[in-house]
This record gives sequence, C-alpha cells and structure tokens, in this order.
Amino acid sequence: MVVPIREINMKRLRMRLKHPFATSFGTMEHKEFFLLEAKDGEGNSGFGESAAFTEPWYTEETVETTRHMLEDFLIPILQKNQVHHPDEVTELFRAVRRNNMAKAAIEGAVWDLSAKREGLPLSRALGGEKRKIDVGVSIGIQPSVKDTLDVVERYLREGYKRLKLKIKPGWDIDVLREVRRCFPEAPIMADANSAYTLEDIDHLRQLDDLELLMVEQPLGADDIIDHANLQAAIRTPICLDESITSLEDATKAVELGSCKVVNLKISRVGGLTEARRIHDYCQEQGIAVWCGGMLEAGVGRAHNIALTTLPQFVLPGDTSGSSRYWEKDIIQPEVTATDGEIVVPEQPGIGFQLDEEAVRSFTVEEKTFDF
Ligand SMILES: O=C(O)CCC(=O)C1=CC=C[C@@H](O)[C@@H]1C(=O)O
Ligand SMILES: [Mg+2]
Repeated sequence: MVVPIREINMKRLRMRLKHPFATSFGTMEHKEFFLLEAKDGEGNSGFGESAAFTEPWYTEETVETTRHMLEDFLIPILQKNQVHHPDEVTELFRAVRRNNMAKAAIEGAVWDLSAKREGLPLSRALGGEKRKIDVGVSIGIQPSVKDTLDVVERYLREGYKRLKLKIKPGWDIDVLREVRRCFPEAPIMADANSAYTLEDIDHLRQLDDLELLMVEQPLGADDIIDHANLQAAIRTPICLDESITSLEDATKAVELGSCKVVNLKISRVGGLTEARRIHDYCQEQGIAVWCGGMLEAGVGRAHNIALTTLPQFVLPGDTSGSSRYWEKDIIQPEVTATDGEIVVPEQPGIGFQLDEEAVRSFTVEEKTFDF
C-alpha cells in the first residue's frame, strides 16, 4: 500500500523558551524550527518537527542547513519516489550524507501520516505497548549552587524520575557533591556535552563517589575510543548522546565498551526507523536506553512519547511537560507529566491536535511543495 503524499507544507516557527537553557556551550532563549505537514489529499495530515538549533554547537546542523536540505534535497526525493512504508524514507535518504535532523523532521511526518491512515496510534505503529511512560527533566546550568538546589528540590517534589544536571569544567564535582549531600537518594545524572578530554580522567574519577545514574557524553562528540578508555577507568556508567548517530555507531560503541547506556534522540539518528533499529539492537545487547530531548515543541514531544513506549526504554526520558518550556505549546492538549509519568495518547498518529492559532502566532515563514 502506498502512503500517498500530495503536498508538503513547511512552516518556520520561532518560540521563546519560558526559562533560558544553559549548557557548557552557551545559553538558548528561543527555539526556532520547522513544522512539516505531509498531506495525503484524503483529509489526513502527518506532522514532523525539526530539531537542529540556530547555531551548530550540539551537532553540525542548524535551522538554516535544515531548510537547505529539506527544500533542495529531501523533499525533492519524496516528490520523485513513492513510499509504501515509512521505513523506506530512511533508505531513500541514504542518497544524502548525514544531515540526520533534517531527515528526521520529514520522516516523522511520513510516520505520523502512515499511522493515521492505518488508524493506529504512532506508538502502536512503531510496536510500542506502554500506556504510560516515565519521564525526567534536564536542568541547565544555573546561576548558583543555591539555585541548583532549589530547582532540584522543585522537580523532585513534582515527581520527576530522573534529574539530569548539565556540567562543565568549573561547574561539576562540587555542585554535584552538594546536590548529593542535600538529596542522598535522588536519581541524578550529569551531562557534559563533550566538555572534557582524557586528560581530565583523574578529575572525572571523582564522579564515582556521587552515585550518579550515569554521566552523559563527557568526551568528544564523535569519539568512541577515548570513551572506552574512560569507561574502563570509572565505575559510573557512561551514556553516549552526540557520538551515536546511527545503528553502526551504536554497534561499534557497544562492542568497544564505550558506554553502558544510550541516550536515543530521534533527530540525532535520522528518524524513527533508525531509532527503532538502535533500540532493538540495545535490547539484544542488554544496553539501557532512554529518550533524550531537544527542547521540542509539542509535535516533537509527541514523537518522543510514541518512541518511548518501546520496551528497552527502561530509564525515564527527557520528555517533561510542555509547560516547563513554553507559555503556550503548539498542540492540544499540551503534554502534561504527573508524578513523573505521561499518559500515552490513544488517538491515531501522534495523538495530539495542532493548535492552529498558536502555530499561526509563532510562524515566521511558510512554503508549500506540491506533489
Ligand atoms: O529537551 C530537553 O529537556 C533538554 C534536553 C537536553 O538536555 C539537551 C538538549 C539539547 C542539547 C543539549 O543541551 C542537551 C543534551 O545534550 O542532551
Ligand atoms: Mg546530552
């Protein structure tokens, strides 16, 4: 059966974050992204959301490279080829190297459209069975240790099941030690976004006293060799984020012993199909997986919820409620987390409606591609 695409609409949105998000690279105050809508001409629309930031600090992609890839390469590939199942999109896109975030944005729209045409929730179309998912929060670098403790206390009170604290040289062991002292049982972890090198090995060894769930991406963004050396030297499990962009990367990292946990982001690996393949491989290997966030608006958040229903997502993801990020989200109802859990929608596709008025208010550019 063909997934007939008759039109793709591409809107560029700009939304202000409720709270600036600070990492080892800088502070984000806005999120700019593309909302992709794939229409079948029979009244169904599938939605996808791009993840790349305006600057290339997390990966090499940006909002502008996403636009270039979508307009000039990826959408034209879909205009020229029929798709029978969303998995085929990944194969068609192999003609374009990397640019995973641009690929994932449109692949997600095709997955949503296909699930809606089958009358299935996206979670079921992917093979997921969970009715509720566990979620945590990612906490940016705060102005002070006191602020950090206040934020940690608030999120623990709200019931979030995993707290990720951003670290960087000069803002790491001492802060984490203070958090651990005040909250001896809290499920905390740290994310360094590649801020260290193997020269810091003695410094990083101190993490082992802090009973962290894991430390995320301490070393180079495309490294798996140094991470294997570091993992052999520390007890704290290493979780890889930036380094894993494909099933092949995941296989090599696991075989080398570079990590014990994988942060799986749909956008970073080029879409839901590749994310599911990595999930299945990690399940076979007994590697714990959780779903990372990219400060998504509602559509991206809905995709994350659907993926997290797969069984090897054994650790809480970053997918906290919409209101943590936005005064107003672009979906109805907004995503809500209660006691660290999100109920998985049962309606076909992503299971949320677009809030047309909100979308309109955040749209700064729009383009339509006919098929
Ligand atoms: O979506 C969220 O809640 C934030 C997730 C988050 O921690 C990150 C998103 C994007 C880049 C990074 O700063 C960081 C990460 O590396 O996982
Ligand atoms: Mg990370």
